[in-house]
Amino acid sequence: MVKEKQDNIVLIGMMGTGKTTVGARLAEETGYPLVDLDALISEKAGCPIPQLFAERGEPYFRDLEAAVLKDVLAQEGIILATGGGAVLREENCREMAARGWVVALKATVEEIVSRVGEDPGRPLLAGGARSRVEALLDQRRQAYDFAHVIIDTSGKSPEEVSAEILTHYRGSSN
Ligand SMILES: Nc1ncnc2c1ncn2[C@@H]1O[C@H](COP(=O)(O)OP(=O)(O)O)[C@@H](O)[C@H]1O
Ligand SMILES: O=C(O)C1=C[C@@H](OP(=O)(O)O)[C@@H](O)[C@H](O)C1
Ligand SMILES: [Mg+2]
Repeated sequence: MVKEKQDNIVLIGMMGTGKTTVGARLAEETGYPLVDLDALISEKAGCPIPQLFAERGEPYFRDLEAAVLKDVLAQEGIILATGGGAVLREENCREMAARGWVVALKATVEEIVSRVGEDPGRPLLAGGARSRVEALLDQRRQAYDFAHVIIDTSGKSPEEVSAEILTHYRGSSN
């Protein structure tokens, strides 16, 4: 354990900033279990995220996302990798900030497109990854700013990002 207090570490940020990957690394480093919100949603829904979007629509996904998030945040001592749109509801942000130490991951448009632009697992990027990433970043311009710490991941490996987060975490007071 990195700290005596059983804080949750909550990762937020746009698609492709590395929340799932860095979350797994942080879990290894801290011994806290990794909870990936999308994986849990997919498990609960019984189908992959793209199928959920296609068959039930985004509003249904967002309702499920909010419910699973609330459930998961009742725990203590987890690494929570959220999905990029989990910050779109204010209530979700309030819960995350109240129940965890929130880290926002950032990356340039170029890096995001090169990391996830071709990935069919991200339905919101279908039909033109670069323009979709730009549009979403524009819509979400300040959505990630409530984090306790903001980390630019561009040009850094997941290991470097994880180490940087832990340096902040060990020095944080909450
Ligand atoms: N710091 C990084 N540098 C380069 N590639 C990365 C980095 N972090 C993640 N990736 C890669 O980018 C892709 C998306 O990462 P992922 O963790 O799924 O992002 P998110 O959960 O934020 O959408 C994966 O292929 C992953 O290996
Ligand atoms: O940004 C978004 O709205 C989304 C991000 C995805 O998660 P990642 O950020 O882990 O890719 C996933 O929750 C879904 O496709 C919607
Ligand atoms: Mg993810």
